[in-house]
Amino acid sequence: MSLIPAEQAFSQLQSTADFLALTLEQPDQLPAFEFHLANGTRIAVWHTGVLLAEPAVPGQQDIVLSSGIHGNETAPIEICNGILSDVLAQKLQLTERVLFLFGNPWAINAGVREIEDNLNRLFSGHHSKDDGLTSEGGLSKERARAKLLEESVLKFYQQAPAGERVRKLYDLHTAIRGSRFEKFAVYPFLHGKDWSQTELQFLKACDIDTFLLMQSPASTFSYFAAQSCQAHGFTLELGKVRPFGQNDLSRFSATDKALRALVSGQPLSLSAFVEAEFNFYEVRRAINKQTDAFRLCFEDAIENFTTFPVGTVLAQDEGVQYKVEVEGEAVIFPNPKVAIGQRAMLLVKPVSVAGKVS
Ligand SMILES: O=C(O)CCC(=O)N[C@@H](CCC(=O)O)C(=O)O
Ligand SMILES: [Zn+2]
Repeated sequence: MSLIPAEQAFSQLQSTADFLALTLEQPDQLPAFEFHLANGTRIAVWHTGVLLAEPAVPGQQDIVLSSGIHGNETAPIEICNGILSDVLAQKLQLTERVLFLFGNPWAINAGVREIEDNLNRLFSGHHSKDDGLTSEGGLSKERARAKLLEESVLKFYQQAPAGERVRKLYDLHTAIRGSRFEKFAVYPFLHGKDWSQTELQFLKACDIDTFLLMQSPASTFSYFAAQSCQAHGFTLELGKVRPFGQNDLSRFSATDKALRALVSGQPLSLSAFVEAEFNFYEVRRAINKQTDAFRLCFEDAIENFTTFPVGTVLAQDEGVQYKVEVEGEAVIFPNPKVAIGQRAMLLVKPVSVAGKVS
């Protein structure tokens, strides 16, 4: 696809205020360009799906809002594009610097989770590990995209004004299957540091009160943000995968409202932190698919966070059965279609965070 001139991209964005449409029309590449809105906000398009919005006098937070890392997870894409469109149309006045990312334009266009590789397994340098290079020695589409997204996020944080800053990255997803808790967040492994009370309170204002507390490093975008950028990074799971136009966005209105308040300096009514108002789960086991024989032993209708009696066979692979080991162990993200070697299911159990939140 040929590169459109910057002037054409600029005038289209100005007239439509729709960066998602521009990104999806030009999924391979967009010329970089920038301009100022009449309210002083600087808009800088860095790449297709990568746009910086910066108020004339930025507050102390640098916030990344990312969606579409998996192309068929559309509700988050609609939410983020709605926020960005209102920024571009000057209906929402930013007080904070925000980097908007539409993760995988090709997969969004195709309505699929991924094209060649799972983009959310390629961060923290995994994009450039040699086993995924093409026969010409280059990077696949998603590997190149993961590298570009990492570079963009690092540049965004590095270009922040001097002084004390708070870095955040919310990577919005939807789950493949239904969940007992419609909205939940994955809190990446913090290497023993306390979980952030302010973040838990903010996410509660987003109507998210269920957290998976990860216990080991990962190749996800949110772990990259937390570990390599010292940001408050989260994967937010908002409902179940549905095609564009079939999402009931009213179910995510609290999330939309809280994100808008965050980027525009509106007061957020954060309630006091009370552990009993949350569900915290710790990952006990990550089951990786070893062979093509990997099978789940329960139905597709089984929701995330479902528990089974101890001893129940949950999945089998060549020569191995995975059974429930302890009472209360619940399944999350079971997916037999992942590539060999990748995570096919998490087994989690409820935990208390007493003494580990500050
Ligand atoms: O429903 C599913 O099976 C997957 C939904 C999804 O894409 N989840 C993210 C979680 C990322 C994390 O662990 O932080 C993923 O699998 O990439
Ligand atoms: Zn996803």
